[in-house]
Amino acid sequence: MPVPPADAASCPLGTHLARALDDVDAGLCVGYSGGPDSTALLHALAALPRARALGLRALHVDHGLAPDSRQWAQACRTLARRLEVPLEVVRVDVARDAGDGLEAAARDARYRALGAALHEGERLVVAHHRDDQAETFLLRALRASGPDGLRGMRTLRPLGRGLLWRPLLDLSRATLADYVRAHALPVVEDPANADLRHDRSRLRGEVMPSLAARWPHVAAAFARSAALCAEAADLLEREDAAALARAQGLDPATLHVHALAAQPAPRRARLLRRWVAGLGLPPLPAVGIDAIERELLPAPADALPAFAWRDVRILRWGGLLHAGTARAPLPADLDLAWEARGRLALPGGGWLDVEPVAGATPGTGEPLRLRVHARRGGERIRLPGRAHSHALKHVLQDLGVPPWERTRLPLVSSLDGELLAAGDLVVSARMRDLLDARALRLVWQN
Ligand SMILES: Nc1ncnc2c1ncn2[C@@H]1O[C@H](COP(=O)(O)OP(=O)(O)OP(=O)(O)O)[C@@H](O)[C@H]1O
Repeated sequence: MPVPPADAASCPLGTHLARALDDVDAGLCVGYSGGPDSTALLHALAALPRARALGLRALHVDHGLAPDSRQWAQACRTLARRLEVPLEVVRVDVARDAGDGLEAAARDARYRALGAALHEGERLVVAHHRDDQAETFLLRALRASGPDGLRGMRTLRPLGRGLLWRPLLDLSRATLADYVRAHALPVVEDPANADLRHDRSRLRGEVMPSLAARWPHVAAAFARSAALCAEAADLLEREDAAALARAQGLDPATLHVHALAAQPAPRRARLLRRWVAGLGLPPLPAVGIDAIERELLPAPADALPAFAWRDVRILRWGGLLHAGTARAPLPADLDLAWEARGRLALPGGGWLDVEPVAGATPGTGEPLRLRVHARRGGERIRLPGRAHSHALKHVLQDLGVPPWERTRLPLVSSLDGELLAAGDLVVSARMRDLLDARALRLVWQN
């Protein structure tokens, strides 16, 4: 059997793939485990001239977990060579101490490796089918998922520089098994698939066959339910995105309390989770949603309630929720000498610096001799154009600087003890003159 015979293209799997390829304009890279499903997929694609024209290659990930994993990789090489499809074998390290989570650790390592190996715009084609989708649906139902989880696996999603594509979600495992038999394809079976200690194997080996004995259409029904959940989840997502855009403040890390409160509670929970995820913060736990509902939303305007998890937190301040990394205040005894030449690192991250003013003639002048310290309370500052000094506290309040930012604000003073600046938010008349003479401006990164 050199390349697949032409009749491979005219069987149910071949015609299904040929139709699916009509909308594709990208190189194809098959995730080839050596098992029956991805072997059928690879073989059927290799028989399609359109797939060859788009560019067809395969990747096999060797997890190194089974004693004979190298032989599996070798078996994959052999078939790929016969099909004249270039194959790359990628070896990954899976943390063996993952225990019960070994399956998940292997899957994470596999997708990381597959994603990293994808070319720009290329599609990683995997052989997940309708029975896999039905199992995923049931597994997620057993974990009490809502529509977002019950939607199951997506046909297409971003992966690395390309896309992960599952074109076989409408075909049954039996269709693929028929194909393997009809073409007498060599396959390797991972014994872990038969290990009933794994949830998925237990579903596949016991639960689904038992359900199918009474309801033969069980896999098709669960897969259909997953598709219906996907439709509902898509509608919800679109509405969430619109509601979130309306509720968000000018700074994406803020959310208007009144806009959030106007939504029904289940939608509020969705918006909060989406907001936090969009900021790249760790997932907001259910207790966080509860705390926001019970303590943050009803809080009086002068309170500063917060919910913290991992190293991040959400605070209510005035009419807004603020999300971000929790930062320790500057140490009360902070006192650093600074000549305003080069960046001064601040404890807990952030820095203070000076920058040349764009377009201005570079200034000269003695280095500045300054002190950088934390707020102690009671400081006053004389602002440009004002005859009298003002309490810094009032100036910061007028500027709307949030309390947690005030505790991180580095104050800059002269050696004779005059307050010259608070971060780059407030600059005194004397400091303005000193900086102007040198064509510099102050920059603070919190
Ligand atoms: N080691 C691997 N290397 C490359 N691709 C893989 C690997 N394991 C799985 N895949 C891809 O992901 C799909 C789904 O993985 P899953 O573990 O559910 O399948 P499997 O039991 O290995 O099935 P099969 O090998 O029969 O396709 C596979 O069909 C295959 O396309």
